[in-house]
Amino acid sequence: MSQSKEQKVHSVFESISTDYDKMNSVISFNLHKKWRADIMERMNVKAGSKALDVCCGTADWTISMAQSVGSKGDVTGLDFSNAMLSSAAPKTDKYPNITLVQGNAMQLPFEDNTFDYVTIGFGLRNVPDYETALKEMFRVVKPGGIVACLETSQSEIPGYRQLFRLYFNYIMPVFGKLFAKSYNEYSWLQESADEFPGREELAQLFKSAGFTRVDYRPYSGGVAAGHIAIK
Ligand SMILES: C[S@@+](CC[C@H](N)C(=O)[O-])C[C@H]1O[C@@H](n2cnc3c(N)ncnc32)[C@H](O)[C@@H]1O
Repeated sequence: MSQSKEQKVHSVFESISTDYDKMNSVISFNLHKKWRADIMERMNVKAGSKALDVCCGTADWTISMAQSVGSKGDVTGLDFSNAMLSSAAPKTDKYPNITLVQGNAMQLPFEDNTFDYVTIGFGLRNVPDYETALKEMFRVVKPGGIVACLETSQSEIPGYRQLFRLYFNYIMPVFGKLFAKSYNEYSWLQESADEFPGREELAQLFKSAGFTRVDYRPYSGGVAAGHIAIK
């Protein structure tokens, strides 16, 4: 029997967790840090807020949020991979305002209207149904609260898109093999990025999930995008 997308994604992240941070820097040339810094500036996070980081992985965005909400706020990092959460734990230890939770983005274990901010970084393209995950984030964020999403996107610059595809399809999995000894796992990143909608299409999905205001910005020629949506 073939694996479901959810099972496949789960086994990918269970197997690459210990190499994830190193590989993230290699394959994105560390650009993911700049993209996160930009979206954080746009979010203008208020101290004392309550935040959720969905698909938190090794918790880099969770930690940035914890620094911004400060000791009077709190941040929950949620991921379905125990191995990714185990890699996150030593990094989040010194932040008493972070709680790590194992759970599924498709069915968030929280009450409606709980959080001021919900973030999802390079997680949405991994879930079996983007709209269900967006609706779940809409449900748990408070009215007036912000959902912020960083994700790979489709560049609209002619030639650049093809170049990026070439990199993603052929070079990145080889980096995966060289640095993390896992060609198949890193080809999954290429497959999921290929299928993921462009930034306008993603903004429409946010609107179908219930958000009224959606603002987005392309990063690095549109290979990634940062969406900010208000409930
Ligand atoms: C590419 S990593 C991103 C991690 C982190 N947010 C970052 O920006 O580095 C994707 C993460 O999403 C998690 N994930 C994928 N599908 C999920 C789901 N349905 N529910 C919860 N976590 C999921 C994976 O376990 C993995 O840790």
